[in-house]
Amino acid sequence: AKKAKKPKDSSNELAVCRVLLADLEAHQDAWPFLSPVRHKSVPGYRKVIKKPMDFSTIKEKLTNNLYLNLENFIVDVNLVFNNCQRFNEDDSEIGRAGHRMRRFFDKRWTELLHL
Ligand SMILES: Cc1ncccc1N[C@@H](C)c1ccc2c(c1)OCCO2
Repeated sequence: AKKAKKPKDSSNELAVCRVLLADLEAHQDAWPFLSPVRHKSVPGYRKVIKKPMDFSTIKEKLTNNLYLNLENFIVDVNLVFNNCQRFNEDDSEIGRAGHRMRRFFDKRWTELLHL
């Protein structure tokens, strides 16, 4: 017989976003992602990265209710990591931090969703 699907409870999705963002900001490898990349101190960044994103901007958007659901929030978090992979060598301080942060995030949100 078909397994009955659990109804989706979207009421606490924004609370989950706040927990996830706090966990990202508290991570020891978060330092390259905490504030917007200042394109004056990073030559070429503005040309290469069309949609900059960072954890403080995500926090601002969360505070201003610009995320309608968890999915929209995850899109912006992944933008942080995809920008990082595009601009930084995998074998670099920032590149490695990005990979570690993405692995942490993927594990954390799947944990929270399977509660
Ligand atoms: C995520 C990212 N990708 C590419 C470049 C930079 C950054 N992060 C900025 C904050 C950053 C991180 C480290 C820095 C720096 C700026 O400016 C020069 C000194 O070291």
